Amino acid sequence: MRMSQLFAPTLRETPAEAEVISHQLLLRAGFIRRSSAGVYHYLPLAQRVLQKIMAIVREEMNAAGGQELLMPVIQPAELWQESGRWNVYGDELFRLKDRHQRDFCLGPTHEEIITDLVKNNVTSYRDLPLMLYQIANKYRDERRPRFGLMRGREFIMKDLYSFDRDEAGLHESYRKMYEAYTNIFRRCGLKFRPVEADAGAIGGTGGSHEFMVLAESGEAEIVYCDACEYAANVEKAECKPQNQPGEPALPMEKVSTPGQKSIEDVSKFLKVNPTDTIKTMIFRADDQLVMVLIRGDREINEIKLKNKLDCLDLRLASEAECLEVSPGGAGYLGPVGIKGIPIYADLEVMALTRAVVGANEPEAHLIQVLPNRDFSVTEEADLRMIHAGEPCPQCGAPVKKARGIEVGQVFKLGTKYSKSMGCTYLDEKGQEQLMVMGCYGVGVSRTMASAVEQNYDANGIVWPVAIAPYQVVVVPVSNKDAAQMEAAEAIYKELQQKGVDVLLDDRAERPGVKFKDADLIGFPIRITVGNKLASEGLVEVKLRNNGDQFNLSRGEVTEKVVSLIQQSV
Ligand SMILES: O=C(C[C@@H]1CCCCN1)Cn1cnc2cc(Cl)c(F)cc2c1=O
Ligand SMILES: [Mg+2]
Ligand SMILES: [Mg+2]
Repeated sequence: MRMSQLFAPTLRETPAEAEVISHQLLLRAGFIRRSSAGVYHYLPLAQRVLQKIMAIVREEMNAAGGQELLMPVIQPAELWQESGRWNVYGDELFRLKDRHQRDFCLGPTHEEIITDLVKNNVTSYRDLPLMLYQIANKYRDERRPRFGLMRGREFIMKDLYSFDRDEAGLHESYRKMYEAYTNIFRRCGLKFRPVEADAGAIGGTGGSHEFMVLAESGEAEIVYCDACEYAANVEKAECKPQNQPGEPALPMEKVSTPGQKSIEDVSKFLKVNPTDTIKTMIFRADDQLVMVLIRGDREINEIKLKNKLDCLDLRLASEAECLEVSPGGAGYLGPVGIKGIPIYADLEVMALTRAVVGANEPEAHLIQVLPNRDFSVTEEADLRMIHAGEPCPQCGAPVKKARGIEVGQVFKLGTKYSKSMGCTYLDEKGQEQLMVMGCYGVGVSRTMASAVEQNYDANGIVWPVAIAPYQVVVVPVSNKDAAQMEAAEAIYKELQQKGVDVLLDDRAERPGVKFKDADLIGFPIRITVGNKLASEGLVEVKLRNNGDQFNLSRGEVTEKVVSLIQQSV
């Protein structure tokens, strides 16, 4: 390909709307352009990267026994009604009506569609296990699409679905996919980590891992241990109670705490440690108000709470709803004397011996409160966020935190969909059995963006060789110099013949512009044909990732570049 022909509109300036580096650089380097909020054009350079990522994904899915198909984007509402999810998802589900006023959605995922297909076309145990996958667009109407390709409303996903005879079969499919995912992200040249994940609304027999590309801009927070293999999304990370030693009980007393509402204010005002206070919150879980207690120095983990309450919609109660439960309103909530709504306490709360809680009346708190003496709860559960430095749930060493971009997720679904949609097979004895499913997603367009988040510098993108849009760019310094242009053309053709992805920058631009664009777009290898050619018969080869430079004689260039590529792919 010749740069003078390439449609890659680069930008000098960083567009204001781009907040993360991958969004900025993919725009500036001419890889993507916004069509509407969260919806992008993938320009030729991006399309080349995507095709390389998809090729790696395809190889690994096929090697694991997957068969590629292509499913509809337009999905009939009936299937989502059959699975019971049509009313579970709200505005995030793109819904539309056809000309006959029939309801459809644009597929955000394909559990319903694939289960319907398999249920109608697979009947015997001989046909299992079955692994079917596609690589196609998904549609989710995010409230706030942002960060470019990282959180779009239309994005490319590889989704594979496994159908097995039983749990043992599912475990085997899951293991194969887990291994295939580690191959995919390693081959894409990414630093990543599989972490235990929350299975969320998708439910199933539980068991889910997310594959996180480690990056400060990642929306996900993970916790991991260097002493053992433990790693988890903080949503899921189990917390062991870290209790302070108790003190002899004292009688409960009410004290006036005018204007003191937050844990911090109350702790200072009463001169107590936040670890001796109880943070009391009221949530609305679907249409039920619940009271939740955690120690004052902790944060509530709403994913754990949502799973404990097994609700679909969870949000903090409004001030008005708090007043329904407690005359003190949100600022003076406490568990003492509360009747009529369930109270859930984190595992650390009931071990306190002289706790401070809101008095359920304005401007007052209760001190020296003894759980079980002064109040009781419906249930105790692990409801808090894990803290960096606290003991690893697996081995006790202090855990660390990092941020990550979720580029893949694997789930054990069990019979959640086969049951609700009646997807069965006949076993050896002719008995009807439910198929046992798993589902496995890779965010293909998000993987491209993550590669940039993890590989850039002040001059632009630094593509891993395996997924670079072109592996090599050949830059003749002066278009007016016939010898340089001739040598550049010849090297370009030789590399093409060797199967190298090579671009020739034949533009009548100043050398500085060519070098800046080469660094911005991020080609792994740059071959410069300049004055050294005539004076010393030499050509310069420069590596984008570490700046290494070689001066090679004209004759040895091709060989050297091919071997450089082979070493790093
Ligand atoms: O998609 C999954 C699970 C796996 C991920 C890997 C590939 C197969 N599906 C979870 N999920 C996420 N967001 C969704 C958004 C909408 Cl609007 C929806 F209707 C459904 C879903 C939904 O089910
Ligand atoms: Mg997830
Ligand atoms: Mg996910």
